[in-house]
Amino acid sequence: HVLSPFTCPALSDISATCPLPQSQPQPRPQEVNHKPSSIYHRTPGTPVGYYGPSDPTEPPSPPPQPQQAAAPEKDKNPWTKGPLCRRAGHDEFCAFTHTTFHSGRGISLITTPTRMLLLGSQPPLNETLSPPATPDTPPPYTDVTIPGKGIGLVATEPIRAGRRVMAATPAVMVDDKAFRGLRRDDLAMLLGQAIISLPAQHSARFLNLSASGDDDVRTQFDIVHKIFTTNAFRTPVQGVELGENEKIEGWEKEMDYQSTFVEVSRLNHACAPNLGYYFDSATLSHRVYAVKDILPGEELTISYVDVLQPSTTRQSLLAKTWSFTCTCPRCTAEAHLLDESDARARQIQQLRRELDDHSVSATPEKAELLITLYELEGLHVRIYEAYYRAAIEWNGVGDSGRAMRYARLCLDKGLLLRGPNRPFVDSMRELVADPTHHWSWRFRLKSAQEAKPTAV
Ligand SMILES: C[S@@+](CC[C@H](N)C(=O)[O-])C[C@H]1O[C@@H](n2cnc3c(N)ncnc32)[C@H](O)[C@@H]1O
Repeated sequence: HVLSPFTCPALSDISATCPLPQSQPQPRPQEVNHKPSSIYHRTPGTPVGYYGPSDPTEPPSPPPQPQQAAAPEKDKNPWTKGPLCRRAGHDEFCAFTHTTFHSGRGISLITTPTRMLLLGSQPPLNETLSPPATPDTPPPYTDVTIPGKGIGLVATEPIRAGRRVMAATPAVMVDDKAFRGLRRDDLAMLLGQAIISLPAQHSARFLNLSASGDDDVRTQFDIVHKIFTTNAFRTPVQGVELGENEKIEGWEKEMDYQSTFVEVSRLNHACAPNLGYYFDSATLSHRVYAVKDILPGEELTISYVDVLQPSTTRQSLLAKTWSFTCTCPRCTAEAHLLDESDARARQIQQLRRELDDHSVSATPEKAELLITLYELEGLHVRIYEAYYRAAIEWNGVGDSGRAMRYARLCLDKGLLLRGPNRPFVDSMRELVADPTHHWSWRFRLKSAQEAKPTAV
């Protein structure tokens, strides 16, 4: 599978075709204008590499053509690569775009040519017209402007805990090595190319996302960079297994990417969210599920930070990275209630340490207490971790009935938050199948050396 040497002529020099505008005053995050701004709005039919009319006297663009997934010719490589690549140390990173991916939705990758060749040759990226993940039509939510939060998503119908709310593929995936290694300007340039090379509808939706903070924003590339960093998720990708004697420089079994998705990026933050998510490497889709029952009119939320940290730590991380002060109930309760919430979070951390250290004595009651604390904090998004420990502890004292009950609960919630390919999922399935052959069977009654734990 060889990448064609196709280059897009209009992108032969991005800085020549797209002269950088002078410093643009940027709205503060709360005031972000969610209409596509004219300098970023690329109307269909405009040559790739051109950001759209910046001169108001220019004649209007031709009317938009209906969007259609171009039928890929057999054996034609669907990937295009701009001529622009940038170095970070020994590595060279380029922007690649697959415009027909997911029936014309398109996807861009910023990575090394070697990784591109290998990733692009494995599913789902080698499937030119891969079927879209079964869409929920219409989706059970709508986007609305929420005072002080910009745009957010609100339920339009009851959503039961466990229901999948979204499954979407990224607009752009950036190799973590590029994200951390490239100079900011170089990354911004590659991002600009990655985004304008997407099908027009997808790139317009990306450019319509919010950009937090207004520091260091001078050019349109800075804005693309800011949008990307405000909305990116860590998305580990499993690479194809290489043969025993095969070695390819830069190829790892699991490779970290940072990715932005146009739908998921509209979800605002809460410290006890009603949605959980995980990234499914096999389909490259971000899967979002309800973790509690949600009523029509309720805002849909995810957590941007570790919900077990103290409220002050959560607040400072949210302010530093996303430029807002959280007003969720776990952050704005009266002082004595806030203290209680922080004390519960501290006790959760302490109990987890005790339960995971199999050299000290822990009891099923401590695991039950852990469940109660997660419930009191409304942390349904992480409660599978407590169910896991309760299953292990009850099995550890030889109570297979209770152990199986908690293993079932752990699978029910954990599959929504971590997906099926996790060691703890296998472990809980083994326990349910036969508790007496699970590593944890009566382990609390034996010596510490005999037990072989699985982490969750
Ligand atoms: C990933 S975006 C979420 C969607 C965004 N509200 C929009 O209008 O597109 C992250 C940005 O949304 C805003 N945001 C998210 N959660 C918030 C919250 N709980 N309170 C206030 N602003 C929030 C912040 O401006 C943050 O930088």
